Amino acid sequence: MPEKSSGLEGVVIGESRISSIIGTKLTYCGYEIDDLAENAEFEEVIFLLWNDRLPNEEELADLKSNLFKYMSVTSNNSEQFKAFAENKGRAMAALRTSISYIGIFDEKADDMNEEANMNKAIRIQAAMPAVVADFERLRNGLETIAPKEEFGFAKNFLYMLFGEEPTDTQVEAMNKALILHADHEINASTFTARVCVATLSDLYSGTVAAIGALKGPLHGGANEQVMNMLTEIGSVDKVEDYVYKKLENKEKIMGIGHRVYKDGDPRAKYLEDMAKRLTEENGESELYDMSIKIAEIVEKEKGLLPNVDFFSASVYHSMGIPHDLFTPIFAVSRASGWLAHMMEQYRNNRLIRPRAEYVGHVGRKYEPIEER
Ligand SMILES: CC(=O)SCCNC(=O)CCNC(=O)[C@H](O)C(C)(C)COP(=O)(O)OP(=O)(O)OC[C@H]1O[C@@H](n2cnc3c(N)ncnc32)[C@H](O)[C@@H]1OP(=O)(O)O
Ligand SMILES: O=C([O-])CC(=O)C(=O)O
Repeated sequence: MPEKSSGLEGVVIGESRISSIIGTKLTYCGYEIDDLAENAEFEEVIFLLWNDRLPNEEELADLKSNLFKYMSVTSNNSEQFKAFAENKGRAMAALRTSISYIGIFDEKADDMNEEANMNKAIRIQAAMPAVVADFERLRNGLETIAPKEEFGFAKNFLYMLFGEEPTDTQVEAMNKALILHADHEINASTFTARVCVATLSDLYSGTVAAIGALKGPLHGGANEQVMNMLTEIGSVDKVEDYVYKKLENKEKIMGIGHRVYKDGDPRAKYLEDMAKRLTEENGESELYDMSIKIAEIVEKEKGLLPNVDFFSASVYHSMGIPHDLFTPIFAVSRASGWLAHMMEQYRNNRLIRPRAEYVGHVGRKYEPIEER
């Protein structure tokens, strides 16, 4: 029996050309995350992850136009989407079900060639922000908003969500957040997606499986939990009491710690800067101050540092985004990475099927029911 590793820690499951983590340096296809976050548009990053190179002008225009085309999903006219939205508190479940639902109507869902998969990837990537925005509007009894061709991905997402043109600062913040969350090597949801399509299942199934994995509070679901924690604490003077109690009870502080980064998550500093700026602009800098204090105590007591989810909570909150949409927004971005990984998996596929060490009963004999 091969060696076992709790939680598959440190296990290398195969080769990938998509993203790399070395120490605290994160790169997408060889480009440092800082370079991309400072300079790129999210659509360029999507193209990069899917094609292993940045697009030229024509390719970018083409991708944008295709994304726009499929962003206009018809949630307004769908009784199914309305029913998903009526179940008000279950945004990630609605997203998961909506992507599955959209997949039913793609006649080419099971076509497996490279071109068919690229087309499906565009459809799925485009549907994600539309479904999240439509869910928010429909659950509030509002009409859904069609995207505009002249807007980019980040701007359209905010426009479809709020029904009004977002400010440049909001678009910049959303674009950066989308880039920073786009891919992260073999994180739990990406691994889930790869396991799913390694059976030669389709991209919709892989995306649905990945959404399910991202939803958990130890992964993408942590950003919503961070906001719940900040709301529960309420003010800077209550931080110490709250955090020490949690640590004494061996409870986790959400948004802190990471399986791979032990010296800090390189994405966190961007989100921290954004959180500082946006909470100040919003007159809610106490959220930022509370976050800093929480992070200081956990670092001092446990040597653990904030991950990508920690400051993204205050960033999204400051942008007026409802708290249960924080994890769906993560999914909108991470879909680009999931799709890149699933297409990479198809290119060099082998079924993913590890082993477990059996520690159960042995040698039992069937007992007739009346003797049990
Ligand atoms: C996008 C993302 O997915 S980023 C991660 C988002 N998740 C969170 O923020 C949830 C909070 N953090 C955690 O639960 C963890 O740090 C994880 C799951 C992210 C990674 O941790 P792992 O490598 O699996 O470490 P594990 O959970 O085994 O913890 C190791 C030790 O650190 C402690 N620890 C880890 N994270 C935390 C935390 N956030 N707060 C308090 N203690 C923590 C554990 O209690 C454990 O302590 P012990 O050895 O005394 O029992
Ligand atoms: O890599 C991980 O384990 C979790 C993470 O930070 C991410 O998915 O962005």
